[in-house]
Order: sequence, then C-alpha cells, then structure tokens
Amino acid sequence: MRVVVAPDKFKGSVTAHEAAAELAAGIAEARPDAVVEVLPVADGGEGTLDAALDAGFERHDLTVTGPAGDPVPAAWGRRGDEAVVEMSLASGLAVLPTRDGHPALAPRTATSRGTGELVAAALDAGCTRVVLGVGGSATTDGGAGMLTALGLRLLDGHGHDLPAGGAALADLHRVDASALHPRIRDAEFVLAADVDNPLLGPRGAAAVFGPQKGASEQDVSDLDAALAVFRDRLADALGEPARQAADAPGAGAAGGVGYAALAVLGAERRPGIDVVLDLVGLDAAVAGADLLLTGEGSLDEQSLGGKTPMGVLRVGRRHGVPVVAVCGQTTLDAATLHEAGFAAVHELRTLAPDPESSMRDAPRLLREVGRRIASQ
Ligand SMILES: Nc1ncnc2c1ncn2[C@@H]1O[C@H](COP(=O)(O)OP(=O)(O)O)[C@@H](O)[C@H]1O
Ligand SMILES: O=C(O)[C@@H](CO)OP(=O)(O)O
Repeated sequence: MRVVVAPDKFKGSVTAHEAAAELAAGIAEARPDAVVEVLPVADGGEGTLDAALDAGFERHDLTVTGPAGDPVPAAWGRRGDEAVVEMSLASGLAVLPTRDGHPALAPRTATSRGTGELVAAALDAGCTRVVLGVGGSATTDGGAGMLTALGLRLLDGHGHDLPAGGAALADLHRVDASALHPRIRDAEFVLAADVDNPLLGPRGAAAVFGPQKGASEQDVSDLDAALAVFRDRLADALGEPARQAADAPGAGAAGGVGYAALAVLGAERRPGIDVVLDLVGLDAAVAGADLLLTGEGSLDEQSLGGKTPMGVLRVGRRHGVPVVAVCGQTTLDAATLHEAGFAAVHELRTLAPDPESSMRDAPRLLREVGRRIASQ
C-alpha cells in the first residue's frame, strides 16, 4: 500500500508538517508494510515556506524589517533559479511585537518592507522566478513598503520620502521608479493568493481585511482613500496598467501587496493552493498511490470554496486515488462531504472529550486517526 499524506496546518494546534508526521506514524504502526510519503501543504499563506522546504527548497535566513519597523528573523526558500517568499514571515500578524500577550496591531503604520527585503535577496541571489505567497499579513500599505525595499521612492509634496504604512500614502505626491531593482524586469513573479478581492472599495483590502489587523471604521475609510492615492500616483509614473491592476482579482490580498505585485512586479496571480501543490510536486507523488490524505483545522463552507483540501482532492480525483480528509472539526454534514468527493472524513473533535483536549491532544489524535485509516 502506498499512501501520500498532504495536510495543511490545523491552526492553533499543529503545523502541516506535524500533522503529516503524526498521520504517517499512525499509518506505519497499523501497516508496517505501507510506503508513506509526507508532503505537507499550504494555501500560499502561513506554512508556504515550510511546505517548500519539506519539498526540497533550501532555506536562506535573513533578518528583515518587521511590520512594526523592528528587525525580525525571517527566511526565503530557493531551488535552482526559483525562490519562495512567504509574506507572513516578514510582515505577518504573527511577527508583530506583542503587548500584554497580544499582537500590537498597527493598521495605519504597519509596513510590508520586510517582504520586499526577502524578494530583493532572492533577486540579488540570481533567482529568476519568485513565488510570493501572501496572506496572514499585518499590513494595509498597498505593498508600498515592499516596493520601497525594491528601490521605488515615494515622495511627499516637499520631496521627502514618506513614512512607513498605509495611512501615510494620503500624502503621496510623486512616485520615482528610476531606481527600481534592475532584475525585476527579467524575473517572473507568481502571486500565490487565496483571495480574489480588488484593492479598493467595499470588497477591498482595507474594508474586508483591515478590521482583522486592528482597523477601526475611520481607519478603514482613511486607508481606502490613501490606497486610491497610491494607485493614482503609481499610474502617473507607470501608466494606465498600474491603475487597472487595482481592479484585478487578488489586488486586495495582503493589504494590497497583491496590487503592488500585479502593477509593478508584473506578477501572474494564481490560487495559492495550486501554486503550492505544484511546488511540492503532489501530482507526481499521487500517480500510482493507493490513498491520499489531506486535512486542515476547520473543514467548512470556505474549504469547499477552494482551500487546501479541495485542491488536494482535485489531484486525487485526476489520478483516481481515493482522498480521505482529516480535520479538527467540520461544520459540514456527511452527505455534503461525500458529494464534494471525499471517500471519508475523520474529525478529531469526535475523538476527544471536549474541544480543548481536541486542540491540545491533536498530535496523539492524528496518530490514532492514521492507525484507523490504515486498518480499514
Ligand atoms: N485539533 C483540533 N481540534 C478541533 N478543532 C481544531 C483543531 N485544530 C484546529 N481546529 C479548529 O480549526 C480552526 C482553524 O482552522 P484552519 O482550517 O486550520 O485555519 P484557517 O481557517 O485559517 O484556514 C481553529 O480555530 C479551530 O477551531
Ligand atoms: O493578509 C491578508 O490581508 C488576508 C488576505 O490576503 O490574509 P488571510 O486570507 O490570511 O486573512
């Protein structure tokens, strides 16, 4: 029996790597003859670099400017000419400084500069294809920080460089693109995003994702207006395509880093899960397998909309390999899950006396589920 184990993270309890390892260990206990291949995955957001490293990318550590301006240790991945940059490591909510044990949210001033520093490192190292995985960001700066780290200058009416953050873009007078990193032109960029929001308006970066970054109603309105100024001044400098990119699906990802990638880096946007599945080579691994496992913390309506389990499911179906989902919890009934195409679904919560122990004991429960699946 050959089994491929390709889960996403179970947010709050285990990483994708841990989930895959526990499931694989359970399978090996029940079926010592089974050949198990682990390929933890992600949707372009948190865990994307780890998935790439598990798939053979080489890790390059780099301390960058964090979202609040202080240094944070981050990393990017390399395989040949290809680089993977995970924005959340440099500019994510998870790397904000904490205050009283909580992230010190800074919706108006948080900067994506560190993400640009990772991209610059990849370009400096000679990479010609850069996958930019976005999501989980702390920023709403339209990717302005990222672009300044790549040489763009954002000047106010007095010719001074703007301070960091989205709110300051309201004072943007002129964009100077003359010193943009020379290798951008020749590199291919892929924006791996799991949202299709535009930059501006009621479905835009500030309105939809601002509140989870601490933005009040007033902040949302100020940030949205400031992002519109950014778009207009970029279009003055780079031409109409830079204006149109604001309406493209994914421009509103990661506080507008999606927009910056589309408008200035010439990125192609692809669903994050598809990009990651390509990076880790799931298709080749699944060919000829007997069983494919996937999963995530919460299997819900959103998952059916195209998150990790559905991406993995598509690959399994293409090869005629049954796909079993494992989740912390699901809000979907058995019929819906069956209709979606899963051969079976295992819910950790049903194996634990209460939700807290389901979270706390996730590693043990995943191993148990692995044993059960392999014994069936
Ligand atoms: N071991 C677990 N047992 C039960 N529920 C879990 C477990 N791990 C994670 N969850 C649930 O999944 C949620 C996270 O969902 P997940 O799909 O991992 O992330 P996201 O929603 O960001 O894609 C958690 O808030 C929690 O409710
Ligand atoms: O970083 C963000 O602004 C959002 C959207 O890209 O991320 P997530 O989907 O992880 O909430």
